[in-house]
Amino acid sequence: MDTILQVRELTRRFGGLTAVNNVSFDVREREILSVIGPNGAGKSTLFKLIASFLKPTSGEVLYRGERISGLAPHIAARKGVVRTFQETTIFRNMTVRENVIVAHHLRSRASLLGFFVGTGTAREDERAFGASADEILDFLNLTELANEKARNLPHGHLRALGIAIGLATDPAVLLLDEPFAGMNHDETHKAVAMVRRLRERGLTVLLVEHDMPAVMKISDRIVVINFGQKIAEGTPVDIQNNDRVIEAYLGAEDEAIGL
Ligand SMILES: Nc1ncnc2c1ncn2[C@@H]1O[C@H](COP(=O)(O)OP(=O)(O)OP(=O)(O)O)[C@@H](O)[C@H]1O
Repeated sequence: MDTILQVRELTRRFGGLTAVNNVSFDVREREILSVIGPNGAGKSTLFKLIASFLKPTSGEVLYRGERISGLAPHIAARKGVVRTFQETTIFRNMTVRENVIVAHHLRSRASLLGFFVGTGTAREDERAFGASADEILDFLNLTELANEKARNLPHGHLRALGIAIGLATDPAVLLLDEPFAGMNHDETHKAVAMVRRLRERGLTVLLVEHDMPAVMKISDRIVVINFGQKIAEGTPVDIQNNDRVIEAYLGAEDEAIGL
């Protein structure tokens, strides 16, 4: 399998604190790779660096061999590396379908203003985006909710809408920040199946996640971060048997490694 992302000696400092410290790993095309680690280990910071939401203090991220670190996040997204939007970027007074249509404008010719005032190009785009939005909603089993206002959605469906919005930008690599957080067993089960289908769709998926059983079930490989440093990398079985990982998780009662 080809390498799609290369994380090279990434470091990010906040004042005196080194949140991510010289982290390197490769991500292969169509891989599901999870980043785990105790609270405050630097996972979110690492994700923000990969998706260009933060600039590294040093090091770089290459996407298909091209440096993307330091680019504006929407430029990295246009190239194909997309971090799922936080719930706060969902327009709560719009319907599910409208939210997904608006998200298409990230890669569109017409401006978002055109969408609202209804210019010719925008109308043409809107038709194409509507068809694409319907396909995405169907893919995520959200069709029934297409005309529901986002503000009425329960937590699990809001997360799925976040993923739909991410898919609307046609990514090659999708970064999911805690996709199973706050989900019950049944919702997690469905979300795990959905992430697998993302891969079947041709995507490469990176996750930051605390739900260890779900991580162990879904990941091809896992990267473990502790105090900003990579302490292990490997298959779920490798990781569960890794002494450094077990040690890092000792005492973190809420985050059993799933042994
Ligand atoms: N913008 C910032 N300014 C200053 N310090 C920050 C900033 N962002 C993160 N940090 C610090 O960097 C460290 C790593 O934080 P980060 O959120 O990346 O960890 P995490 O592994 O994602 O944690 P959690 O699992 O609790 O979400 C923490 O000590 C945090 O306080």
